[in-house]
Amino acid sequence: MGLTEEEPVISISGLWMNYSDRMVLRGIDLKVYRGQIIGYIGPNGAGKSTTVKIMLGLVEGYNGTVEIFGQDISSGDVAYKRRIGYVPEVAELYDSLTAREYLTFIGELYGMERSDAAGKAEKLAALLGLDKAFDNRIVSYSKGMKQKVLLISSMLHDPDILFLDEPLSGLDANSVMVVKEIFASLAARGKTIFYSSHIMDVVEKISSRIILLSGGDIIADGSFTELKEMSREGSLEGIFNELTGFDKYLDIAGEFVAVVEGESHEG
Ligand SMILES: Nc1ncnc2c1ncn2[C@@H]1O[C@H](COP(=O)(O)OP(=O)(O)OP(=O)(O)O)[C@@H](O)[C@H]1O
Repeated sequence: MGLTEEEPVISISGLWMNYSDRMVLRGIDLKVYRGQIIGYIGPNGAGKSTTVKIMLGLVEGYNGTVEIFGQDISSGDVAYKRRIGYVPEVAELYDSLTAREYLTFIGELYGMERSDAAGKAEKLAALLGLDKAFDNRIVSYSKGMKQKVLLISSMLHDPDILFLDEPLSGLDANSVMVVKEIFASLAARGKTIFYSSHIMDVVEKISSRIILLSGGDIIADGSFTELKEMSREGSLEGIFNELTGFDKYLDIAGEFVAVVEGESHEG
């Protein structure tokens, strides 16, 4: 195995993907290295989740090459999955299980000893403030508490790459600070974080590299400072709007409000 520092942990070349007649990805090329925190952004429907699902081996039928840890994922060898963690945006957690039961189960799926998984899960849960609820059924949890369970489940087995979809959207400001620091610390230890988010000020602050997907291709790739140099805009939100060619927000908002008011007058 023995990857050197320079070898990418993720290497994508010429990635094309279509769903029936709709072409979603149009020849993506991307190399991601150890220690990078990638903010993967783009308009709704741009193909971000599709790219991540391809890397997870959940979507087939693509053209091009996807290598994780130097291994082509289409080879049939799924051993690489033991070294990755995944947090989907919306997950069906087993509501009837307690967090202890669920996390122990996930740890065992990753090949951990039952007692190791349970012990580690309990410590991580306590650090994220879930200690009192740890033996309650997940059905009683708030959105943020469920998101914390998912975050723990993705990291229990100490993966080398973490894929996350909107990982911070349900968390309160204190928890966001903790999780941002966890990501930075993991990256400093050589782990790779690859996450999608629409919350631009979070992406701006925590990503070491921002990748903007639009029209099926990568249209910007660099640090926030580098992206600022490509644009007249000072914020990532402004850069995003400019690079994706979106300048209609005032018109759309104006028309929307006019329709709302018109309908309320009629009603
Ligand atoms: N299983 C599927 N079958 C058919 N079309 C799909 C499927 N999954 C995704 N698509 C389509 O592919 C396009 C890209 O979807 P994808 O979920 O990858 O976008 P996204 O960038 O993650 O969007 P969002 O920001 O809204 O989460 C969309 O037009 C979507 O409707």
